[in-house]
Amino acid sequence: MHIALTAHDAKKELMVQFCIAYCGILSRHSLCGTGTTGKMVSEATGLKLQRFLSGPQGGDQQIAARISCDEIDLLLFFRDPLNPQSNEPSALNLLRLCDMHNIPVATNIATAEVLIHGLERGDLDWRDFVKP
Ligand SMILES: O=C(CO)COP(=O)(O)O
Repeated sequence: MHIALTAHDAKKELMVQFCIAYCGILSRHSLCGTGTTGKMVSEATGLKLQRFLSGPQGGDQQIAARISCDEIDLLLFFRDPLNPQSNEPSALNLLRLCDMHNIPVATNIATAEVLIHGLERGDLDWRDFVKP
């Protein structure tokens, strides 16, 4: 499965901790992420990850483009609800595209936990059958 990672500044450390905790599962999948989030995760975990541009410089759009082409199976997007950043058009567009393409998306760690366990159990295997 192809998993995209991105996080607002206040949630980046949480994303790192999540990826450390689930490094074993994540290592069996293809990972990509926005610039800063990706750098922090790869440095902390050693996970191989395709790093896009920093979110504000276009990294969000790079993930959005891959979602649009059904090249992402799961999005982990840890949002900071207290920061206006979370309502930026590029952030909302990511969520809109996930709904459009039926991509499972976690905007907080509680949902991410559920999805990562579901991924491990094979709950997302249907994605392989619906891809064009
Ligand atoms: O823009 C982001 C989330 O919307 C995150 O981008 P960075 O990981 O490059 O900080």
